[in-house]
Amino acid sequence: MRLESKVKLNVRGKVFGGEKNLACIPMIPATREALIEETKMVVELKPDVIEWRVDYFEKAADAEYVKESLEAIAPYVEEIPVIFTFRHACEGGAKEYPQDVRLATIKAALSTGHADIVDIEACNDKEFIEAVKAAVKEAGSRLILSFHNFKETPSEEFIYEKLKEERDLGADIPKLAVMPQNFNDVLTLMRATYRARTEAVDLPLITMSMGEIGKISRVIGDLYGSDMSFVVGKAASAPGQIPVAVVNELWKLLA
Ligand SMILES: O=C1C[C@@](O)(C(=O)O)C[C@@H](O)[C@@H]1O
Repeated sequence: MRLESKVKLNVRGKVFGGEKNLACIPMIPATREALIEETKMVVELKPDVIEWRVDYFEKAADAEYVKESLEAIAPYVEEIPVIFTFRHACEGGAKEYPQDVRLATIKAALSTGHADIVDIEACNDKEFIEAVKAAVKEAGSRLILSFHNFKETPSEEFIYEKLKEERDLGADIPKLAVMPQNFNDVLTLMRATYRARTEAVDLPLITMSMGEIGKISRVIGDLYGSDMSFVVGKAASAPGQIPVAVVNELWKLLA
């Protein structure tokens, strides 16, 4: 039996922190045409959630164009919740953009009503976080605050404290992705997640250990308190993601 969160979050009928682990397919298209094609393909794979990583989009800095592009895929996405992520370059984003450009694009996406969840990094300046929070609130959407380390796995204490910090900064869903150098690092991530879930953070959580070594966390992480796994539809957005069909089979085996 998986560890449910005290607070559950229902987004378009998908429950974060509930009795089922969720599968999210990220999309990293460069153009609007590719975005529409990828959306149609990904929807066929029946993910619980879709993430659009707009930092891979050639026109990510053109807020109006991004807004129209999100509107263009809405009819295909139907009721699947969309996470809108404009990842900062210092935490794995595809390209560097000024903060005011990122903010304008995020606000434009929220104004469509189709960015159900926005994911930003907890390391952003307070002003940026507050501006995104206000726009998220106004749109009736939800906020993920995230942390990434593509080099190593910090200590259990650091991970535990980071998840609490994200909650304190106002996240609806605290999130953290780190790179293991050995299998003990994967245990560290899962132990910290378990502690956060059982001792401190009542919200839905998303954590993962990346890369080849960390793959197992994307399969069994939910037993320790992570509420969603990123799985591959068309193309992986981070190392170690497993194809959606494989993960679904493994989850069936473990159920
Ligand atoms: O932050 C995350 C998690 C992730 O980096 C992963 O490791 O699956 C994939 C990203 O697309 C997403 O925004």
